[in-house]
Amino acid sequence: MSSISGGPMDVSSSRASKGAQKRKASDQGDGSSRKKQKPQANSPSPRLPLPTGQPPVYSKIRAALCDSIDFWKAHQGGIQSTDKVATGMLLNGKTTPRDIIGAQVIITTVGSGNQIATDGKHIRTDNQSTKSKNYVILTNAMRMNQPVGIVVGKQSVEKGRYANNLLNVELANHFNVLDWFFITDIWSERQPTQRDGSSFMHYMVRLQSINLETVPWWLPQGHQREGMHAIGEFHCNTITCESCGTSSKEIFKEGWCCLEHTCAKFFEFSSPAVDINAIQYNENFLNERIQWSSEREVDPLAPALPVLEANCYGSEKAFKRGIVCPTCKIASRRLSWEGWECEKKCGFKLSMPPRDVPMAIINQETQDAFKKKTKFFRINEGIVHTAHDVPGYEVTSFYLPNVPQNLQEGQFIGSVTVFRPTAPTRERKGGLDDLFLEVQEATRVGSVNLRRYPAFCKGSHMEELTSQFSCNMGADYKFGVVVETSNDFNTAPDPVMKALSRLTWGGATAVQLTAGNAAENNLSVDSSSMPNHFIDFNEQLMLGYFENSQISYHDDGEKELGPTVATLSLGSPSVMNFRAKKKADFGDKLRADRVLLSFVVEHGDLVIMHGTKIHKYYDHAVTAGGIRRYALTCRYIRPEMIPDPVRRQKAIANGAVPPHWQKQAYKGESMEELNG
Ligand SMILES: O=C(O)CCC(=O)C(=O)O
Repeated sequence: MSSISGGPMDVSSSRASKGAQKRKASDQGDGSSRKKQKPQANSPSPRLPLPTGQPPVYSKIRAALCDSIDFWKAHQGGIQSTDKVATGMLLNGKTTPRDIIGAQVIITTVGSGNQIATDGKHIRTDNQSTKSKNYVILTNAMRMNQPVGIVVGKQSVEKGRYANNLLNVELANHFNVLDWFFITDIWSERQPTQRDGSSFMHYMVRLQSINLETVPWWLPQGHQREGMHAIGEFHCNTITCESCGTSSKEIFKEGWCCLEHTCAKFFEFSSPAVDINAIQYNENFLNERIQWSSEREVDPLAPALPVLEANCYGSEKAFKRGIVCPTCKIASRRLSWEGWECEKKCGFKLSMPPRDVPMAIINQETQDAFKKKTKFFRINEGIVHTAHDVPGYEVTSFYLPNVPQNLQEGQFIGSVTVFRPTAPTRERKGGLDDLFLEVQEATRVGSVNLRRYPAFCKGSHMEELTSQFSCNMGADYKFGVVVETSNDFNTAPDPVMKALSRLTWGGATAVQLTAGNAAENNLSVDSSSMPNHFIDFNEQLMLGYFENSQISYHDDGEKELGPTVATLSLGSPSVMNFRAKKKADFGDKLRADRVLLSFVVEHGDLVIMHGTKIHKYYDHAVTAGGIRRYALTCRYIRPEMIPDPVRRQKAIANGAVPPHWQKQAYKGESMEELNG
């Protein structure tokens, strides 16, 4: 599926953001900057009547609708297409003077090709091209008799012509599915004169309902059959142009004109008095009904509820999508690891906790990941790397260079150390394979409450969710996404504490090894960024990834964070990338926005980032490569940086490691062997 922007009647494609946001909803992952958008009030207009029925699917939130239906998944833009054939269209925002949404017919512009004028308004500055994407995918849909699902968006703006006003009914929700339509005509028109007196050719499209029998839900109450016609009741004439020889339908009340835009007589009416700013479509064109001729059945507008077949684990990508609540028809995203819940809170629940994925599947995925990636590491020449000798692990550290303007503070500002366990380290009793099974169980039974949270614009119709599910434990960690802290370390389940213990060992070992190696090899490091002592962690964020999930580029640069951030990866392999931020200004050497360090993260790997300035000048991202992955990341939240004394005290209490866990601390594989 692909989506394109600038669709017909679509002004809602600018995306919203949180200024302070670090992590973004990464399903879309386009990296575009997003402006904060105020939630729009859904103030009901007392002038509009209620509709006869209810939409078959609706949502307050655009992303929820895109996530829950198949024919329209355009988080941005207006038209959805598959293989260059339109499958769905959003009618939203401003309309042109001849746009119509009737009981069975929609007329709108093909859209796209407008420019943004100096006053921010969308204007046309040239004739529309047949190469325009919208024209191509809509023409293909017409040729192939493709059903096109229509969604109408509600604008709360009172003035002007908006798509929802064409419906002439009160819409209770922001995004509303109308029905299946098909395209009967695409033609060129001269657009009504613009503010500067110019007028250009653009394409218009007419769609007709496939189902002509049922009363459309969007008709105003009391007008049950207005605009509903049968096949053969009306007929629109076609006339051949004497000048160019092409045939055009007689579509205007003001008489026939040639609709072939290359013709010398294009859009010339027999009477010179016709004002193209005031012309209207005629009755025959509006009321003619055509039989939809296609062999195939139309799909239901609301897809069937998912079923967890015996050969599935429940974290394949099909299980991450939204559902349509069978009771109230609201699009409901998968917010919880455990399953779905009606977003209108009608009480409908579909519980489907993912099943445990056996190690054999993870091992196969890891082998496949290496087949695809010929090189294990991709490293820019500016990065120094070194191997360390640690029993039970292969360990590599990468030193990230300082920015040119700060070199006097040290040549390197941070290190990324990867601990890769050997097979015996992973497979021994109580090793990493067992820990993976324990984490799966804890998330399956809900002792770790993984959920997806709004990544930006919470509560607005532009709200997007994080791609992954998360749960915070220990001290509160506030980043762009507000993840509720579910457990302090006293009540956190065992696998969380076991991971904390391993990450503490990994963090301390990485700091010691990188400091020692830098001293031995005379690498000059910025000690204000990467001190040579380790501070114990007091927080753990668990992320759960389904298939096709990722965390897009972000940093861990919150001011209250300590210098070390350590992640334990369990399950499917993934790829971790680092890139320099624009402000790092490395010139050509470490080109901004280009990946400069990339490596596969395998099941059981520990990745330790050490150095606060890593997050000032670099971003990192992780893309999961299989059906189930967990990333357990520990940080130190500096309580002295929390201004509110109550929150500060809570962070200290929640992040304290209970004494019985301190005793069980992991001390590396040689100690494990010693302890039996
Ligand atoms: O999934 C991962 O390994 C990355 C986690 C991460 O980048 C983070 O929590 O900041």
